[in-house]
Amino acid sequence: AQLRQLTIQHKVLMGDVQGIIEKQTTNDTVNARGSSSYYENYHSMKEISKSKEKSKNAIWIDCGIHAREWISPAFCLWFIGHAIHVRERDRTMTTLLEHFDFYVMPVINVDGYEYTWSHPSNRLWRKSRSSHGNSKCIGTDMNRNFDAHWCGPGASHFECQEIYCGPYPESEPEVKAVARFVRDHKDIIKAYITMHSYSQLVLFPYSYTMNKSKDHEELESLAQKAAKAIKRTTWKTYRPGAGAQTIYLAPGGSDDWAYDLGIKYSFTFELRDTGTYGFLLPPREIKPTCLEALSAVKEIAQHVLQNL
Ligand SMILES: NCCCCC[C@@H](C[SeH])C(=O)O
Ligand SMILES: [Zn+2]
Ligand SMILES: [Zn+2]
Repeated sequence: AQLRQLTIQHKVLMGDVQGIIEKQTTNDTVNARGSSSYYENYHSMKEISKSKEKSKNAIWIDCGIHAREWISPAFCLWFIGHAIHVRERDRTMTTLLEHFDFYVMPVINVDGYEYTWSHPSNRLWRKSRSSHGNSKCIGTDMNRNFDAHWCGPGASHFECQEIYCGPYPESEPEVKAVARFVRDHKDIIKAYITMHSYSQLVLFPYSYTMNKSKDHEELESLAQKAAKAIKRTTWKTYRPGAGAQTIYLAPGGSDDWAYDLGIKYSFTFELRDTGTYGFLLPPREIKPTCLEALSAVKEIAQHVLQNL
C-alpha cells in the first residue's frame, strides 16, 4: 500500500512536472516560479490536475544499476535538468515532452553507489550490498537478477562472483521495485532505456541467448540511428548490436526482461569510454557524454513516437 501510495505520488509529481513544462512552453506569461498571480497559478494547477487523468505514454530511463559506473547516474541527473529547463532551446525535446512522460530513476543501486563513494578502496564495486542467508560474500549483480532466463549461462550461482544472479529472481528489493513499477505501467511505458558504462555500445535484446529477437531488424536499425546521432554530436563511435552477439551472454538483464514483458524498444547503453579511463572517467568527459547520450535517447524517442 505504501509503494502504491508512493507510485501515485510519483505519478502526480511526474504529471505536475509535465503540466508545468507544458505551461511554461505554451505561454511564458505564467511564470511557474510563482511570480504570477494566485489565480493564474490556481487555474494552471487545475489544468495540471486535469491533465493527470488520462495517463500519457511514458519512456523509462534508469541509471546506476552497477555501483562503479558513475557516468550513468550523472547522465540521468543531467537529463532531468535538461528536460525541466528545456523551454524553446530544444524543440525536439519540447515536442517529446508533449507526448511522453519520462520516468527517470537516477540510481537504482543506491547502497552500492554510496559504497563506492565512501570506500575508495572499493571504487570498482559493481553489485548490490545485500547478503542472503549464510552467504560468504556480499552483493548480487542486479543486471542478472531480473526474471529473464534467470541465472543461465553468463551468470553465476556463486555469491562471490561479480555476476552472481542472487538466490532467486527479483531477490534484490531494488530490482523488485523496478520490476513491479514497470509491470504496473507496461501499457503506457513505450520504451525502456538503461544506462551503463563503459565500452561505447548501443545494445538491444537478446543477451540471454544468441538467437535474434522477433524485432531484431527494427531494433538494429534504430540502434544504428542512435549511434549515428552520437557520431554527429561528439564524433564518438558507439557500436550498435544485440547484446549476446556484441559483447557476451548475459541472462537476467533488465532490458531482456522489459522486452519480453512487451516493451519492444528496449536498449542498454554502455557509455564512455573504451578503456582509457574505464569506470574512472574524468569529470571533463561528463558533459560531452551526456550530450551524446541525450542525442541517442531523442533519436529513440522520436522513432517510438512515430510508431505508437
Ligand atoms: N542485459 C545485458 C545487456 C548487456 C550487458 C550489459 C553489461 C552492462 Se555493465 C552487463 O550487465 O554486464
Ligand atoms: Zn553495468
Ligand atoms: Zn558495462
